[in-house]
Amino acid sequence: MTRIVVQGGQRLSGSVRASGAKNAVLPILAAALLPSRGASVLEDVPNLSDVRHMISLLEVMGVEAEWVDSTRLSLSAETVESKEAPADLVRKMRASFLVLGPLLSRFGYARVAMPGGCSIGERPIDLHIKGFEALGAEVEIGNGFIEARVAGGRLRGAKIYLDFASVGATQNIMMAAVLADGKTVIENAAKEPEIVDLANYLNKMGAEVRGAGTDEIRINGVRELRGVEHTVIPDRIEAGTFLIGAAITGGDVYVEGAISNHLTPLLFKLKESGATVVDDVYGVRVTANGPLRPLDVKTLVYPGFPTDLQAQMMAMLTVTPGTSFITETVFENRFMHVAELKRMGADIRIDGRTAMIKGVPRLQGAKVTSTDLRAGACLILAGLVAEGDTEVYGVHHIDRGYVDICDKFMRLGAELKRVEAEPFSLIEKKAT
Ligand SMILES: CC(=O)N[C@H]1[C@@H](OP(=O)(O)OP(=O)(O)OC[C@H]2O[C@@H](n3ccc(=O)[nH]c3=O)[C@H](O)[C@@H]2O)O[C@H](CO)[C@@H](O)[C@@H]1O
Ligand SMILES: C=C(OP(=O)(O)O)C(=O)O
Repeated sequence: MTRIVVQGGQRLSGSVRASGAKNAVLPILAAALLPSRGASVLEDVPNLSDVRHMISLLEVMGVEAEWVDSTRLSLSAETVESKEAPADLVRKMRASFLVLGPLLSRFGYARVAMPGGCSIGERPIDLHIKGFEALGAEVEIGNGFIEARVAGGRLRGAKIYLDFASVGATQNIMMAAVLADGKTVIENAAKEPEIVDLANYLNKMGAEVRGAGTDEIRINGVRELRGVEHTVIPDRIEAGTFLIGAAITGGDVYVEGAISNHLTPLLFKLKESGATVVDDVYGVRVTANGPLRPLDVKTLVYPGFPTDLQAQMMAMLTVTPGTSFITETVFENRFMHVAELKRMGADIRIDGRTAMIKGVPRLQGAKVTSTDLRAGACLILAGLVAEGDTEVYGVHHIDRGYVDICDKFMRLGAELKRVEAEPFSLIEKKAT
């Protein structure tokens, strides 16, 4: 099986560049389904498995997608005819459900496979549906699909209140509303930087979206959109992973491209733990030496501490002297990495949504499995400070969200390598 082998006892030092953000580019790719004149060119597109899956889904639906170079992608939606997103592609990744808003806006009808839950939680879609219904769609769920149709073909602007500031629901509703008839207001909207990036992209295309980044987003429906150039924001979660890497290894890491404003809660927590944080307009640097101090961390919607950095932060706290606490409030099942960290000697006890972490002097290398993307990053970080080698399995999860993760860590002085699974034919041959 493919694995990443991490040699323990490493100190990270040097500079690494943040790639474009997975969680920003996926909704922007979905927005490429909106009808527009001319092609869009996206810059800083991370070549991740999730991005490749999303591109395949768009292509099946008729989008012409072409890599201009390793990080620039051209997309033309003039030829989109399909109103249906097939199950095999939608089930590969949660974000593919974001095609529903643009399709509904474009055709007044869409049929998209239900995305289902995943290892971090149930991940319901009721808020997306409520939003579409408020915009005038009739929604039916059956046979594993969600089918939405609009009488008269064009959505109507409406006032929508989200019971929870859901990132996905805010994005899906925004994309549905940009071509609706009249004004839409989304109250209690999500405020994540990825929402602002989507709004910026839509506005360049000719949409009128105001207030993104606040909890009230106002959208004035327009009649047409055009293809544009857009650079995706840097990945705050990838950047945060390397910065935590600096702190956990007593290292010195500069993440080029990291935007400190997007990382405020993490940077405050790193400072609170005793690390030094310096930022400039080009990036963020974290240095640490000596033992860190324990922390109390609670994941929240932006600008709270991101759930997508919870596992990585836990890796750090397993070797931080004293007792730390992490409370996960966003996803009900996002502690799957705890069992794996325990295999490495971590002392963690879970009580409901809170983990109590007693720092141990050192972890021991072990064979561990990532159960989701950020759990994988957490286990690599833990491996860096363990005694001996750590083998991290479940690498396909990590490939969803980290570009060249081994190369980037190696550039910072880590010793780790990716070992590819032997092809099945070779295993069979050896056995005979
Ligand atoms: C708030 C938050 O941190 N959201 C993260 C979440 O976005 P994602 O869009 O996947 O998740 P949401 O923000 O929608 O979900 C947040 C919470 O709302 C609930 N919910 C959501 C939709 C719905 O219709 N009904 C409902 O009850 C979810 O169960 C969850 O408890 O994962 C993305 C990928 O990791 C991250 O980029 C986002 O930052
Ligand atoms: C959970 C994540 O992504 P997704 O919503 O695509 O599962 C993540 O980015 O950490």
